Amino acid sequence: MDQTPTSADHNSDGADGADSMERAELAAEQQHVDRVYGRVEEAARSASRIAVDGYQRGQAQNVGRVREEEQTGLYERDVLVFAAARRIAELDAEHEGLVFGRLDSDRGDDEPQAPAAAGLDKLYVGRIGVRDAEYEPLVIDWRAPAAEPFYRATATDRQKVVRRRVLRNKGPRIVGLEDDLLAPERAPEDLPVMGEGALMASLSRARGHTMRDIVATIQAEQDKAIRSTARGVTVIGGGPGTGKTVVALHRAAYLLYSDRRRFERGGVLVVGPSAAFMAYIERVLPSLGENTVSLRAVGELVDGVKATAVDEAEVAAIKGSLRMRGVLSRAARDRVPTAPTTLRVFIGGATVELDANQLDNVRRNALRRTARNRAAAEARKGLIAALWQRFPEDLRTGPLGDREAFGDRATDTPAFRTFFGQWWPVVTPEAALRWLGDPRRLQRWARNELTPREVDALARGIRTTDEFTIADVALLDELTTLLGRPLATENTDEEFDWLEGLSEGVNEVLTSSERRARAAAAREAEEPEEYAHVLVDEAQDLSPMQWRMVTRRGPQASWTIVGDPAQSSWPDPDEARGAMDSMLSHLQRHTYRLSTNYRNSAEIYSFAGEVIRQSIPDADLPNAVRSTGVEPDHRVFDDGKVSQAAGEAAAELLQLVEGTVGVIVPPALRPIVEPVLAELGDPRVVAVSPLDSKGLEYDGVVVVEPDRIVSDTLGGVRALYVVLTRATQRLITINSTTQWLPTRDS
Ligand SMILES: Nc1ncnc2c1ncn2[C@@H]1O[C@H](COP(=O)(O)OP(=O)(O)OP(=O)(O)O)[C@@H](O)[C@H]1O
Repeated sequence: MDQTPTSADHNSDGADGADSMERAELAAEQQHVDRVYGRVEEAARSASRIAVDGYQRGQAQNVGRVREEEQTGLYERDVLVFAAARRIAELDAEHEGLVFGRLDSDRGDDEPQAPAAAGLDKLYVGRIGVRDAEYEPLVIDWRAPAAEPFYRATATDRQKVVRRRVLRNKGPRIVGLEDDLLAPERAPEDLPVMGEGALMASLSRARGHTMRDIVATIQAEQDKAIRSTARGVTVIGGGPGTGKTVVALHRAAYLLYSDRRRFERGGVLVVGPSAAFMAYIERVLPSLGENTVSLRAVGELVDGVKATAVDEAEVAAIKGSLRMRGVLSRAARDRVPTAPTTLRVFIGGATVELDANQLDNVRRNALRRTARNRAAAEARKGLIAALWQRFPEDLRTGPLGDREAFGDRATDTPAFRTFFGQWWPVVTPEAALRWLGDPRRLQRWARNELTPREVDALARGIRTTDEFTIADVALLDELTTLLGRPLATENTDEEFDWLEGLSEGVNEVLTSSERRARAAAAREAEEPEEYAHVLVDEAQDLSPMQWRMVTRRGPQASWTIVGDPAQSSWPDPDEARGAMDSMLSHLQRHTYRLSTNYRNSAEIYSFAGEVIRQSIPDADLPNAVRSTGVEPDHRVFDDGKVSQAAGEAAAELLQLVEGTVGVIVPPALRPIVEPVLAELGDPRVVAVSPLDSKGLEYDGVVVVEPDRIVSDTLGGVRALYVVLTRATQRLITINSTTQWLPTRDS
């Protein structure tokens, strides 16, 4: 909400008068909120009766506001107190209160001013809609069209609103009121106006380990992005701290409200950069009453894999590049490295043999139209045809007189069966990815696409660890498509367990009972693989290969894409952007830009802005509105004393801020810095890598060796910009020199 005049000048009673007025106002609001809770509890007690009420409500003819909402097709959502009861049960015990806002409106500027506060129309706004026994709204859902003025009204376009009130609450208790008087000249004499402004109060609150919703203080430009159409691609841009993440999450809740049938059934997927980030945001949607959204880190998009490891910068760049498409496609079609190179069958008194070249021809033919794991039948047929060709004419008599009979006999021989199992095994994506660890083979598949140096780096990267990295997941997904999911074979009634290779490593051979158990587990855990809406946060970080993986999750989906190119950890943000454009070019695009930084103090952000401007002069810098008067503190540590300096800085910040302290450390230094922080024995302090700090925030931040963050990460100075914009209150940097600091124009 825009900041507008508040009570200070409107009600000029003495302090005692103000106190008693505040008490009276709080009591009156509490009374209304109690009614809402009473109604919800009553509903919870008699769910079945309420369900019937809901049904009757569907038959009733009502007038006024209720009717208007019915016409929008939304009434189902807020008419059923029953639904409210269910949702409140879902809300966390520490939820922030069902009712958080109130609008007092008149009939517009052309109508006479209301003589008294009681003459204004009042409307309560909350997390869910609740109606009284007469079906009059006690509170409307924040997502309903009627709630829009609560977010959009400003002093210059007040949309009939005279006073907007935010109720600050702890659970069902109202603990404070914050008013914006949007039309002082239209306010009746007896209209009380309280508080200092809800937004600033909310921004100054200490930050915990998880994100909170902003439903009570959504700003007009954010509201527009949240309510953007559910069709096509909504692109939300803006610099650090502009609320892109919270807006995206509120948008998910909005979409579920506006078209519940479509989105609940089709599924909504939220993709974020890391598991740490997902843990940070995971409370927001439940606090808005929504539990049906799938949240996945980009390393967890393939079922059965939870990758958190990161590659070295050079390897990550290769794995993410579109050039990997060709490499993987050739690998997926090549011969299995351990496959035998001759087939010899003794049949009808003759030995019939196929050599490596002949086998390669059969393989290529079988793969012409079908993915490998679905082409076993074609491959078998091809082998029989090739063997038949080589079967002497004079032996083609009796039971071996035609090709079909010959084929039956040949495929029944132990030699053929053993051969086929080894020559055409089901290839898991995991196994195929491991093949890339052999530089000779990789060189062949990479042809002219990777340089010899890149081939070496990639092969080494794959060989050196058994663990999958986040970048590997997109390659596994590509291979899943290239290899195809295996069909259940004629001989077994179980499905091949696709997850086996992924979760367990190299073993490609499974016992039947293992398969059965695993297939059942996979089915049980099954989520819809394709979604009706996909929401990508920190989209600037997705590599082209990751874009391919993400877009496979929503071939028919609408999209919300949130990001800031200046914070990209991809070496070439334009390439990543191009990949996104090409994957989603068929969809209509709606673009929004958020312009205010709500996270950082003006002092911290002004410094971070200077750093990024030196490298990216045209970076989109938002406006940071909250000043603390405290400049960032840049320290130089003595040789070899980096962990000590980090520990001291963290200890100081723990004294100075109420909430969390993040110590952002290049991965190489983590083993020496973490024990020092552990000694502080305070759960408010955490060590985090630059990449994992994406999207997160802390009241105090210590940045350890900024120059190393620039040199060791793919994003370089953009990664440093991310790190410098994580603090809400205090920022300390520690480095061995001051050379990394931006040079100021004198
Ligand atoms: N309207 C608002 N009212 C209160 N707090 C807000 C509002 N908008 C954003 N914030 C707060 O500002 C902080 C930054 O929001 P968020 O993390 O969504 O920004 P972002 O644009 O995703 O940042 P980044 O790109 O740096 O990761 C959060 O603490 C969020 O709750």
